[in-house]
Amino acid sequence: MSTPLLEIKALSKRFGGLVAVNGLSFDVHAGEVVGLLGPNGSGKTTAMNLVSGALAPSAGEVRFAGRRISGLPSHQIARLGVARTFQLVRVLGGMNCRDNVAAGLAFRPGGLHGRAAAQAAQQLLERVGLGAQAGLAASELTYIDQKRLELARALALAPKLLLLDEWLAGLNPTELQQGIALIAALRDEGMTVLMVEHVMDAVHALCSRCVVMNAGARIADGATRTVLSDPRVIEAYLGSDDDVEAAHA
Ligand SMILES: Nc1ncnc2c1ncn2[C@@H]1O[C@H](COP(=O)(O)OP(=O)(O)OP(=O)(O)O)[C@@H](O)[C@H]1O
Repeated sequence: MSTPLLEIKALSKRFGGLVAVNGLSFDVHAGEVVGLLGPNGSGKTTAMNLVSGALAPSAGEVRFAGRRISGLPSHQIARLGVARTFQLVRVLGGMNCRDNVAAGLAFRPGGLHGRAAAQAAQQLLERVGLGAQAGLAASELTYIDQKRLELARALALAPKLLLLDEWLAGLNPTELQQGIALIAALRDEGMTVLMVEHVMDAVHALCSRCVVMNAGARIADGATRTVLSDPRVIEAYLGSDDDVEAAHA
């Protein structure tokens, strides 16, 4: 098999006495959409931060396209082709949507500026369903539209790997279906995605494979249906207060 696009090898992160990620290993191949699951506090966001470079590991390494990226600053990792969205949406509230996306386009390899950036920004906004709102300030957008904008900003980097941290959380049922369709379209175009997600309908619809964490460690890695019926996974979810129904979905 070809070299995985993303390799996570024996990755650990300590915060003082707390081991948030504990010897985590898994791979993501190009074109896969992989779910990173686990109960609250199991280390998923910390793992995403270790991949995107927001945090440096205490031990282990992350490799991207065959190259070690752990320890590099996040902007350099982004330029290599790793883009992300955040659990709490981060957009430039005072700027309009077009400029928000254009700011991302300036940072892609061979950055776009001026008219080319404005045109590309408009296309990306249309892609995520925000074409008509291009001139609106980001702060005036609804919650789902801010999420769409954040996705457009991530796509502006022309990533090879997209990291989505609970991108589908907090949406109503109609918005959720729209959000799933949008990610499915990216997948069908060949985008590689690693997504932290608690919404099990989305995990079933989008992820061919899931990695499940508990207390910082990997407890399962395999086909989504198999993993979600694994007794260790169900027990991990039942052991926390949340997601009991989700684990059974
Ligand atoms: N910067 C930090 N400093 C200290 N402890 C942290 C820090 N970030 C995370 N932690 C701790 O690390 C553990 C894992 O947190 P993390 O946010 O990665 O879990 P998670 O699986 O993403 O949870 P959730 O599903 O609730 O977002 C938790 O105990 C958390 O309190």
